[in-house]
Amino acid sequence: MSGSGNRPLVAVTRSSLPGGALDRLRKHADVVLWPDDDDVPAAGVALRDLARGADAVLAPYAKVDREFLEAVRGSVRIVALPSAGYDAVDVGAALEAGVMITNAPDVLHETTADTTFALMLLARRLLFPAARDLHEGRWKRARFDEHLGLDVTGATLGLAGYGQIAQAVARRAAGFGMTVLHSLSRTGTTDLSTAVEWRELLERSDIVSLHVPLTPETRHLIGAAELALMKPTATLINTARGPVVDTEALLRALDDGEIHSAGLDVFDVEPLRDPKHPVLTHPRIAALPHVGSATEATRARMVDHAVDNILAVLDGRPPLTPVPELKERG
Ligand SMILES: O=CC(=O)O
Repeated sequence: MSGSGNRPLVAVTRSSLPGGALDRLRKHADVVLWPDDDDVPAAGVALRDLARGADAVLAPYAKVDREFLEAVRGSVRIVALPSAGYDAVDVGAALEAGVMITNAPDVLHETTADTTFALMLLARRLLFPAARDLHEGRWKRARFDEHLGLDVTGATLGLAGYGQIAQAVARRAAGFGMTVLHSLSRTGTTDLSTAVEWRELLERSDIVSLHVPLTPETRHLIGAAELALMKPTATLINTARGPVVDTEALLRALDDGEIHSAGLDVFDVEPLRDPKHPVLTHPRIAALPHVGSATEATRARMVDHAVDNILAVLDGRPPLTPVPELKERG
């Protein structure tokens, strides 16, 4: 134990966290936060230094690679992610280094489904460029054909993946009178959604919404070939992970009229800081800064989840939600 006295030490790779979980953690452990309010490096020496000597790390969206895990080997027993996705973690290296990895399933799907719908409306109805015109003094009254988007109500929605988030999206789609298809899932047809082949989903959907984890198999799941299969009136929504879409191919497809619009909450590199980046200036892309789960209650629940996992492991109990690959060890 490397905190003061006999107290364990927990490193947090952010300068602040929502909710009361930090206070709860401080009752049991010394806590060191990332000291800089401006930015956290994606990975590297600074993060390794922060975590060195710690017993546990609470790591929202931090890159937990082999180098990091080797550097903290022997001291850190658990890296707890407050997110559902754990694509930023080298799980194989964690297994070798004897470091438990936990994520936070079950707490953010409803909020992320809300964000998915927000993006559908912002992108397909062209509400995002309309708001941009308003804020930048370009609202005109002369034209009656300005800011005309496509309807979301009554559209055919194709869900790639059919986990908790996609199912929460399907529940909302019923209220919008949508026909819902899904693919790339072992789940068969349900009351809310019909299972179809991937190609059929791409060809039939007015809106394609991505709800798959980022894995080697899903990297660039949407590339030039898939975009070419989609309708020229289709909207692509990505609240999953940036690299699931080939961004260059998406930009080309939008410019060539192969699809209508796109709504993106996630990007190849985050944070995306260049306001001139084509995905931020494109008139048919609605973009948000990875806020899928960003409500006060949901983010607090996510952190609570991570703290519960840390306290369990520090207490010698099994973690509540080890990532599936480490369930045996948990
Ligand atoms: O991006 C959100 C998550 O993985 O929880």
